[in-house]
Amino acid sequence: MNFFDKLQASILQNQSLLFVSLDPNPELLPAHYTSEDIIANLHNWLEFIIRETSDYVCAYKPTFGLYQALGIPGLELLENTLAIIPSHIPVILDAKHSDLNSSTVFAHRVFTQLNVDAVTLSPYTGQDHVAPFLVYLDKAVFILCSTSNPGAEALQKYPSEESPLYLQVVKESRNWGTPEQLGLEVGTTNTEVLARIRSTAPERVIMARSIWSQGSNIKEILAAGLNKNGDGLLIPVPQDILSQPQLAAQIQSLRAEINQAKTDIVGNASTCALWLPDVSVVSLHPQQDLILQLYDVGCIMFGSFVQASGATFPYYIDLRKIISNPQIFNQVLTAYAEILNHLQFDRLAGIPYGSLPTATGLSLRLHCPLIFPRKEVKAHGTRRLIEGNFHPGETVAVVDDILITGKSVMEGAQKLKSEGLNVQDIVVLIDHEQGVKARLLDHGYQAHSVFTLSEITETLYQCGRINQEQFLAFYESTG
Ligand SMILES: O=c1ccn([C@@H]2O[C@H](COP(=O)(O)O)[C@@H](O)[C@H]2O)c(=O)[nH]1
Repeated sequence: MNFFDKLQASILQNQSLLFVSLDPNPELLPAHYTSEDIIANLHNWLEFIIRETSDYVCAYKPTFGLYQALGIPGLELLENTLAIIPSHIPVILDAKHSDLNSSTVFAHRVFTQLNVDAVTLSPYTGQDHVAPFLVYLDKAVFILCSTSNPGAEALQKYPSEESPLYLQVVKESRNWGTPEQLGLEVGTTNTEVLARIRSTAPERVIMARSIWSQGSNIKEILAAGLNKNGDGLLIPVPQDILSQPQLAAQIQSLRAEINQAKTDIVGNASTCALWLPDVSVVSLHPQQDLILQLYDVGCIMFGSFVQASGATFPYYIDLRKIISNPQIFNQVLTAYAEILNHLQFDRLAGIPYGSLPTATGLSLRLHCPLIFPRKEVKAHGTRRLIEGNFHPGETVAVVDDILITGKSVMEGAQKLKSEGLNVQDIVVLIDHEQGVKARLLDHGYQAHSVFTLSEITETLYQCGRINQEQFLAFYESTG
């Protein structure tokens, strides 16, 4: 089970978004732990915390630095702490690891020897630092985006309030790993910061820190940090509760308060959507997140665009950009693969140039050889019409990005057929509709698409990405 599934199962089982920091800090040790052996006192206290909370929280977060500060006995204490955490509850080791040179060995140590489920990382050294951790596919990382100490503002809010570094960290780190493997650590006393991060990264798990300031309002925190499904937010148990004797009772009551506020927020949200008079009630596409991400990285644009045919459309789709966003690219490949898995073929063919990276990714993902029909046939060298090896009589599934008139994909398919290959199925990400699939069928091709343009437009409108004018312009253009 990967980290994300383990976390979801734990949230469900304990009906809780709360997590507990395990901090072996001698200064915070409650006074009744009086043995002369500090490590034994800390162990007993941590054991008490875990025993009292394990039915009411969804994760534990041991603070690595505090264990390290106790020397060798501290590292042994960490192993003993990990051993008493019930195995179904995920452990996020709070290491804030930041050294590029030791990232590979550190990932190996924490994931294969300490066997924790996730680790916190500092973002400054970028994707190179994160990649060795993501090699462990069932594990996850949390990227530190912001902290609440006033001294950090000069960096984290640089260069401006509108475009602060902490938001750049969020935007950039979304390209480093999938939502299942990369979450965000957000320390802040300001719910506006939390809300800005949530709207920038709607798909990420956020581990909130430092949110319990004087006068904290649970409803405000949840409204700022929850995702559209009413989860995706991990909430810390306040540190001062952990030294109190009635710990279980306190956590249960905090959990109940959070769950009530959550129900209020999620309930209200769905009621609103139903009552908005100008919103169509078609159900959102199951790949709604992917549509939003494609829009957010600029693959789907609304405006006035002249197409190759000379026609003007109120949108332009540029799927060539996805190769620069590995986690979106990965999701796109999965969406194509789900369709291709139901089809029979010997080889894949990409239509140059737009769909060649996608076809290459699918060839590797599905372990299926790739060919492609050349756009321009070379006047020198091999003068090949088709690149790659094949045998006449084989069946080819064609992969393309978007169908508008179907002209380019049919030209490509015709080249494949002229060399003795069979082409039956064409798989694209987006179908512009307006009869293009029927036209292809008339020519003997069965076209399959992940999305139709109307599904995309509905989703973007319902999620507030495009306005009514853009929405209506799309429908007017489709007659
Ligand atoms: O918004 C658009 C429109 C077109 N393209 C490119 O055109 C072909 C599909 O057009 P046909 O009329 O079906 O031949 C597509 O492969 C793209 O390369 C686009 O990218 N975005």
